[in-house]
Amino acid sequence: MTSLKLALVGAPNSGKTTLFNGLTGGLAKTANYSGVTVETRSGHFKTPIGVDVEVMDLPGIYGLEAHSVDERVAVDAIAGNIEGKTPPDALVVVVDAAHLRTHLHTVLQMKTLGKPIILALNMIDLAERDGVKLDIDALEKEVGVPVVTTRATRSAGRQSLLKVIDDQIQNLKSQQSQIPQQKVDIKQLQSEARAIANKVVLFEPVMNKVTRNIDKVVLHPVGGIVTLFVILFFMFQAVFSWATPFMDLIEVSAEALGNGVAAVIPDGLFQDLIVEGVIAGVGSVVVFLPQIIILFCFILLLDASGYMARAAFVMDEAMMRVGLNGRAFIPLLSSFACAIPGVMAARTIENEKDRLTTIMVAPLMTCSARIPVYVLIIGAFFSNDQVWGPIRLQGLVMFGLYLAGIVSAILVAFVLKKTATKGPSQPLIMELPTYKVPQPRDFFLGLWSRVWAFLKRAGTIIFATSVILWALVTFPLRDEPELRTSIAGKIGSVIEPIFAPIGFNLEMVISLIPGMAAREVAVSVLGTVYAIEGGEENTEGLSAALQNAWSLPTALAFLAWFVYAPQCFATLATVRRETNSWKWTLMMTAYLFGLAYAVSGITYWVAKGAGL
Ligand SMILES: Nc1nc2c(ncn2[C@@H]2O[C@H](COP(=O)(O)OP(=O)(O)OP(=O)(O)O)[C@@H](O)[C@H]2O)c(=O)[nH]1
Ligand SMILES: [Mg+2]
Repeated sequence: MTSLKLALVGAPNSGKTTLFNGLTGGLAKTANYSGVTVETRSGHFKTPIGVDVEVMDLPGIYGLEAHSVDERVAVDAIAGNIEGKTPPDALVVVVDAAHLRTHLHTVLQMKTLGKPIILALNMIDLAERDGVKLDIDALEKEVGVPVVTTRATRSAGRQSLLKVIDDQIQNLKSQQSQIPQQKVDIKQLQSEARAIANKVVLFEPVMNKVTRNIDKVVLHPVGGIVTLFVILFFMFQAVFSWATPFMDLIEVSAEALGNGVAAVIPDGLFQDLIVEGVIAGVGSVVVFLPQIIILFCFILLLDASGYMARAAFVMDEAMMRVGLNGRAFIPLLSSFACAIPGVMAARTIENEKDRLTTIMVAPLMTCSARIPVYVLIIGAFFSNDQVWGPIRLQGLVMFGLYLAGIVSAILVAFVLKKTATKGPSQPLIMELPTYKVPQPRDFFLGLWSRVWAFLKRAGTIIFATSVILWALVTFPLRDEPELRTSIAGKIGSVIEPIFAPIGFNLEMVISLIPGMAAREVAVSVLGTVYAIEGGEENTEGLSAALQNAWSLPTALAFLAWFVYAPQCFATLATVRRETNSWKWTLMMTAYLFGLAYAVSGITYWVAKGAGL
């Protein structure tokens, strides 16, 4: 059996990852903007005649000169400079068919590497829709490589590529057919590319009319910012308004489950463990699944449609003003899901100092692990009254918390750029993708992978900490289930004095420690602690327990803490790896803790002073 090693190369946003996922059944992230893939990824597939192909998905590159970290990854992978990995036998150069003219020089540059090449003109469906006409035969002849048209999002649209691999297998494998490696003269390549493009691009429309009309509004310096805010605002309103019925359903089910279990398992420690530890703990987090789903539906749709790239474009000007690189928008946007991919996505920023600035502020973006905490506290302490027209208070508070994170990030970035990461910034140079109708498969796979990640955390980290915490609160066994006399209470008492000045009570302090494993654990800890404290009478659930035990200033201080505190080890570890520096990691941890403490304290005392 023959085997072949291929690499997918080409400009950002040309559809490499989509092709990769389609061929291998993979689940890598795709989105309608540049710089999504920042690492290499391998997978396997078989061609119709049975060639076993190993294929690598690479970050997008325009040429062989690597400027940023992700580009270096791609160039090294092609050249075989990555240790323990053999270089690919051949390259599949993926080009957006509608933009062949712009990207032809990338193809010519790849050719200079001396490896066999297949040129895949992808998104042929969109090119045809827009009336682009290409002379494929002439292109094959001029460039001297086999050319196929593909539609990466459809199985039928990928067959042409499989067929050409089978047809060309001898050439792709054979070392002899390789063109001798040449020295690259970019200028000459560009004029060569222009000449070829003039021959093969028979017709290209100016710019899609729909795109142009939408962009008139969406890219307008003022209209664009307004559009962005309206979209975000609507998103947070929806998170609260649409989720309630589903939350109620999950809450009722969790309660029924608890009662059912209590009826089956005899009274005693084991029943307590299951009902108060596992069901109250894990259940209190899983309840927030509807919010997570709604939020990600929005983000995925905005990503896939091409709007997010516009948002980056609109924000560029504003970000430059505070010294953030325009390219920071996408990493910061990813951080709204989780800071870890966000910190990694900062690899697309060429300027090292700008990359560091972005990494330093990424944790201030509200990650999805904070959602359960925010929703719990907001739900318990704010009514869902209509403030103005259809706008409701809870969504407004949530919007405010997200905004607090963003504004803080801007301020911190501003200070950093004036001090630790001083230096000039570069403006964003980004190709705006055409608007696309989101692909249902991509959408549902993306949604599923987020939902699965959330549930997996609930089933592992949150489950484990709930059980451990239940034990720490329950033992040593005593008649009066008073928190202070338990092991957890004693540990909490040690650090309680540190948090007392900012209004935190013992229960809150206890929830912060395991919260370092994952932020939503704080919610499960509160669920467990109050379930145990409430004992038999505890029937109204966690939010009622909080309303009884906390004052409004306390609740606000807790929210403020979660906006800032560097609360998960995994993020800190990622920052250490990406910056390769303990100094930066420690600096980040210190400034985030400092801010968290200060802002919580100020919030608490101001709220108290205002008589809330
Ligand atoms: N209509 C259509 N859309 C496509 C096709 N191929 C890819 N797309 C869409 O184009 C967008 C970009 O695709 P990706 O696979 O993320 O592009 P990429 O080349 O991996 O981009 P980077 O990782 O940033 O280099 C996604 O929204 C895809 O759904 C295609 O053949 N037809
Ligand atoms: Mg990709």
